[in-house]
Amino acid sequence: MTQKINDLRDRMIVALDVPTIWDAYRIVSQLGDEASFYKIGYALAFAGGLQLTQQLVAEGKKVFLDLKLHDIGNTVTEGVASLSNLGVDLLTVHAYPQTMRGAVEGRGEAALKLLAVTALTSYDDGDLRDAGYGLAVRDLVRLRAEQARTTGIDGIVCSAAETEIVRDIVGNDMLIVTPGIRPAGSAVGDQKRTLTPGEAIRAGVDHLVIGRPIIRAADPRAAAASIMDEIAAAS
Ligand SMILES: O=c1ccn([C@@H]2O[C@H](COP(=O)(O)O)[C@@H](O)[C@H]2O)c(=O)[nH]1
Repeated sequence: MTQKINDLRDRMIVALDVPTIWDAYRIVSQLGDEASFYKIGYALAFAGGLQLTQQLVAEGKKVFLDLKLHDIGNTVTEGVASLSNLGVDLLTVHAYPQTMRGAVEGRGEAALKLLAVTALTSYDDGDLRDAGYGLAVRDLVRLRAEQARTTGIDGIVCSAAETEIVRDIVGNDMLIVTPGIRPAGSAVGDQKRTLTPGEAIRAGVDHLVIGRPIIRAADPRAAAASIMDEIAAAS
């Protein structure tokens, strides 16, 4: 683990991948104090989720805005500058050098932490080949972590399976944030590079991003509590 995370609950970030803010409110209220950190991605951000961020922040929750920004540097700078007043804790951009530099410039002195997405956890080597890359996943993650380290980016998004590679490059001053987390026995879905919550914590991940295993569970609160138990036992 890197920077001290005071509240163990903050290690688990629940992905609110639901179509409406009413669905999101229902999950947040079901989870109650079992979850303290929420991620808002495409589904919700484009359906009123940016307003929801302010509500969550006002209620003392932490918010990760997973917009994975990627554009010419100037546009990224302006986009990040607009978002940096929302009071959210984390924001993603793709780990391209121009994009990362633009994001750091746009963030300026704001408290917002910027995360660079290296290689999506639903990708394997074949998917990268199909997308025109000549690198294996691990080599692309390594290259992008090296590039992120020198840009002023605060953390890396990768699979927990790459924690050792990334930690060797970025040291203890940058966050490692990992989607693709699956409790033993839960459906993998479209994720290809997965680890269990316990494995991820033992590997040295800072924050685990977990969506469907919680939000699609018959009892989301019980699912989150069980994952938190696994995180606590491995910490
Ligand atoms: O490489 C990445 C980057 C982001 N994500 C996001 O994390 C969650 C994972 O949800 P699950 O339901 O637990 O699979 C989702 O919002 C993705 O957009 C990722 O999976 N991989």
